[in-house]
Amino acid sequence: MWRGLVRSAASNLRHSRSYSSAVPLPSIIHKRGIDVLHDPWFNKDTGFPITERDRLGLRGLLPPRVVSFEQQYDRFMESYRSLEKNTVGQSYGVVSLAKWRILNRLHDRNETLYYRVLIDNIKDFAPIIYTPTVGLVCQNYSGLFRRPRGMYFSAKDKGEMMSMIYNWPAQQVDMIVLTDGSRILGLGDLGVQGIGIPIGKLDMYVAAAGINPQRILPVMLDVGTNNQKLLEDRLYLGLRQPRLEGEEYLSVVDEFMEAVHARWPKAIVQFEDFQMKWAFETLHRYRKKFCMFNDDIQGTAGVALAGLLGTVRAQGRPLTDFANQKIVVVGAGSAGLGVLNMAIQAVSRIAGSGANPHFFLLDKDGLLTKERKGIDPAAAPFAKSVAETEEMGLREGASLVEVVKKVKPHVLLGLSGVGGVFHEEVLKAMRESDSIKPAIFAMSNPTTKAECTAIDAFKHAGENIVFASGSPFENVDLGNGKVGHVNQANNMYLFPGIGLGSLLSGAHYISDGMLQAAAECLANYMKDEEIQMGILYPSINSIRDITAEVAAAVLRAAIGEGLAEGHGDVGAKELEHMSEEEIIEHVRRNMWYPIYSPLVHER
Ligand SMILES: NC(=O)C1=CN([C@@H]2O[C@H](COP(=O)(O)OP(=O)(O)OC[C@H]3O[C@@H](n4cnc5c(N)ncnc54)[C@H](O)[C@@H]3O)[C@@H](O)[C@H]2O)C=CC1
Ligand SMILES: CC(=O)C(=O)O
Ligand SMILES: [Mg+2]
Repeated sequence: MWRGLVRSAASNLRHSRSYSSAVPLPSIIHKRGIDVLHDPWFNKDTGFPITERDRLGLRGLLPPRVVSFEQQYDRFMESYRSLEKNTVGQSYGVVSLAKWRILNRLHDRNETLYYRVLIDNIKDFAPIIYTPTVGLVCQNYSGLFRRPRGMYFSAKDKGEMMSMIYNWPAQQVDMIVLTDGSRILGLGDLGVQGIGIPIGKLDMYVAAAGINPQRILPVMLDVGTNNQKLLEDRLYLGLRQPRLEGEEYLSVVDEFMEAVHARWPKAIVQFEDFQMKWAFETLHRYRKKFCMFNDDIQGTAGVALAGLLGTVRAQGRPLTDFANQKIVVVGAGSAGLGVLNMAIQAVSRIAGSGANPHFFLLDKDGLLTKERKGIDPAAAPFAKSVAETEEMGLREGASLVEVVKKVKPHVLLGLSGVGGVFHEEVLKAMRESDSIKPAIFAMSNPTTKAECTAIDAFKHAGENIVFASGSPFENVDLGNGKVGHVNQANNMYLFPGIGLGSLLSGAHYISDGMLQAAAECLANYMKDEEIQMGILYPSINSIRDITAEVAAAVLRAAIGEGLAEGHGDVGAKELEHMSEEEIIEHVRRNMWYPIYSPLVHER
């Protein structure tokens, strides 16, 4: 499908100037010849017009016919569709890796065409460049490796990072996604192979938020791995040493953050897929000092909260009823605790600080209570008291089935990283839920780690449920023309807007108010008719639109809190004077869109 958008090519150029014909014309890029063809930021393959071929020294380096962008696009999609046809019947792993390879080859060669096909086919391609396939790519990274992408800072680079950061070729970087590879989706410690996650997240930034791909930077902080299999793998490309711990670890992250801040003080740094202890520690350490956020804690929380508020609406209840919802959260890690923290804040806003939310938290050892030995301080506020558990006929460490049977929750939400933990008995117990539309959120990624499948959820818990999963599942055919709608509850609905809104605000840190505004914007995006049909989140096809709205909400919140300092040519004063419509228009204007820009000045 070709969706041509009429836009001025010049609007994509940052420094276009006009020259009189008497002056020798400089090129817009400084490269020439084969170097242009080998630079995916500028390469147009057979799409270079004759003038550019002449003036960039490309004559003879390409077949003579000039092919239009539309034709190149169609040619790529044809080869993608034939790959689909030719791999019918083969395993999921083989097919999805083959699809990832063909997209990755285009990414390596011609970024403009790559991002255009990604944006136009986001529903088909997000599962390849993002979850679930990105998980498989990380697991097989050392074998799949052909070319590096992004930057790699290792424990061996201590003392060198300030100079290394200048090795990155772009003058300006706006968005950085950083991982240490210690908790890649629900797949555990994948060491340096986790770089696939920042790459996939930043692809979503370009597709959803229109961040210019020349201004993104995926980063791997390789501090070793505790994955024995990888340490013994002869193809493993990371440091062969156990992970740094304690102060040694923090000093590496500190050095990286200082180096980034020195070169690009306004860049936003998104922390992604850090194991829980470092996720919380680094968030606490840096959040007021740098413009950064932790996506797994803060992005996920906003998406989950929007979904939880949606389930209240789906029951036909007013939002104030959120304070009375019984919510069982399975997984007391960075994501689960992030969700509970944000949900508690929402309850106090709705029902006042004295409210007593009905939240139950389980980890690998069952229901968390105050009796738990060695409880993590981050989980402690959510542990149930002895009186509360006894009142429900429960006890410390009670199993998930027991908890669901006794509590009869309105919502069962999984962020455990354990596939199938919502098994048949658990799902059947949800039939006794006190809600007329019980909600089941199987949010763990990738698909193999989802707490249950969509089919099982509708089959065992009943057709009236509302279902969401972290990785995509097909809608479920319930027979008699009825469809069980599958939502994708994934932080992809928020992180691009949080990043873009924060960037345009120029705020020196990301406040709770900015994050809350993002979550509320997502929650309010859906119409009542959709919510009634169990549709809690927008279609991924509208991800650019929802991202623009979220970014505008974040920007408005920053302005409201007096945090906005402006970005580029637009200063704090101009932002303050913008109306709501002007803010959203400002956001949309700043979203990059892939078209071939002229690489030489017109005569
Ligand atoms: N859908 C989304 O947008 C997001 C999904 N996730 C997914 O959430 C999962 C967890 O991520 P994190 O919280 O960062 O991991 P984590 O490792 O910090 O926490 C996992 C938690 O699950 C608990 N757990 C393990 N086995 C369990 C069992 N059998 N029953 C109950 N609890 C069990 C652990 O005790 C721990 O508290 C991952 O699969 C990740 O992909 C994370 C962020 C966003
Ligand atoms: C979606 C995501 O951030 C995760 O699964 O970790
Ligand atoms: Mg993540």
